[in-house]
Amino acid sequence: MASFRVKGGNRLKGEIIPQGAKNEALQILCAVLLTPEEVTIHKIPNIRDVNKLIELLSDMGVKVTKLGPESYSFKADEVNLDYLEKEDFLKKASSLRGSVMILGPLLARFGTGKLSKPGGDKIGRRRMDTHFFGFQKLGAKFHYDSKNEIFHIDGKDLKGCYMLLDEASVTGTANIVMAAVMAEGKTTLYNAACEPYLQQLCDMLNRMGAKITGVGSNLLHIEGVDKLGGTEHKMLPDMIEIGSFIGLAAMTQSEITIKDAQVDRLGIIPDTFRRMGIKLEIKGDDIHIPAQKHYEIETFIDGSILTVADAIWPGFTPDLLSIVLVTATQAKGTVLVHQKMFESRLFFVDKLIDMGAQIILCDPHRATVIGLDRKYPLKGIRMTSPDIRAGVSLLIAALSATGTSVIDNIEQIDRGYQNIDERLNALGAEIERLP
Ligand SMILES: CC(=O)N[C@H]1[C@@H](OP(=O)(O)OP(=O)(O)OC[C@H]2O[C@@H](n3ccc(=O)[nH]c3=O)[C@H](O)[C@@H]2O)O[C@H](CO)[C@@H](O)[C@@H]1O
Ligand SMILES: C=C(OP(=O)(O)O)C(=O)O
Repeated sequence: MASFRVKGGNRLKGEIIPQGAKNEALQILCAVLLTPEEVTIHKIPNIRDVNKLIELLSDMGVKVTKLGPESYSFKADEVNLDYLEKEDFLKKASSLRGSVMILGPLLARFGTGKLSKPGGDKIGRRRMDTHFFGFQKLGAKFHYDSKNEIFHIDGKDLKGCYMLLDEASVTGTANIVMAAVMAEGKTTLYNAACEPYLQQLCDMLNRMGAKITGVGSNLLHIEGVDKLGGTEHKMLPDMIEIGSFIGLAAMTQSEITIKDAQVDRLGIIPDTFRRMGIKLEIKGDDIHIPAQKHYEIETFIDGSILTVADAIWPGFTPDLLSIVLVTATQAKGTVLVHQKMFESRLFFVDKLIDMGAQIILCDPHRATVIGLDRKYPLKGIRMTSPDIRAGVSLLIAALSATGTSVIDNIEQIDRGYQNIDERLNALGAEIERLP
């Protein structure tokens, strides 16, 4: 278990380029299984989860060629389905959440798929019913071996149909879309998730020959085609990393410019941070955050306490609520952070409370943060990172604190943030990686 030793109190200054989006990369990489032709992908982030998925694809027989630091080509012309029976496959697949999205492509192209319970953050129940109900509606048979926690899915002749998803699951929608693109006839998917990452996936599938309309809405129409071909694709910048940098700049009174942020794809994220009192200047496609000694959380128009809650896209992503929460600790004012989707994602506030933050954990889903307006800085402590976004929030807290902090279990952070220590040190942070 590696750790970060963080000296707090430095102000950072400079430009930072966001990495390619983790959660887009996981969808896009799985889609290479849909065609025997070559797919070239750019701006692939060099992070643990993505590297694990690339390794898994390679173990399945996909030919992987590294073309540059962030570019790879993939050719799935000889997929080894026998590998799915191996213990090694099940172990590797279960080490990350994104692996679940190999099922849709495997089903579409080979009529069969198998997977052990996928990993990812332990942030509450993470059911996958939506994925399997969707596959079943297309005509596949589903079997769950509860003793070994293995999902089997089989169905050679998928048929398009109408389906209303029981929830707008992100990975569920990606999986069902990828299963349906080569099903016979028309599929209509209502209550589909519609994040920019899903839009990117659908656009890529259309370039490969799929016929998907309604992209960007929660009503997708898919006309099945016989086969898909190769294409080239570039990932969006990671919006969760962008939001993390905004929070980091505010907390540490730093002046940071986030380059090439594709601001038009960030939805409600910039405005949500503005409501926290943080100044953001959009310059072309860059976001400039000036150094701010004070930032004041808005109230609602009637004067009542602001609530920041997650919601399915185009609502505010749950993955940035931990960042909003930590950012509020040094703001002026009060905010209620309401994490509706996940039930164990706010427990990390006990570490912030140990550092001196004023937070009331109302219940597993809601925390009230009373901003200290920098009257009392947080103080450095030793803590453990419970999940990826809490981990980065603790890193932000440690960078703003007086004294030195140690954050253990930084593998969680490495799952989704590329060389975060080196990139922030280049801006003036002092983060040391301890083995
Ligand atoms: C690899 C990947 O892409 N992971 C992301 C993906 O996970 P993932 O696709 O696993 O998350 P889902 O969209 O399936 O659902 C997230 C949680 O929200 C609940 N839910 C979902 C939809 C809904 O309408 N109502 C509802 O309550 C689900 O029951 C679940 O507990 O999307 C999540 C929600 O943006 C993000 O936090 C994850 O970072
Ligand atoms: C929850 C997240 O990731 P995963 O779904 O991979 O656990 C996240 O990216 O914030």
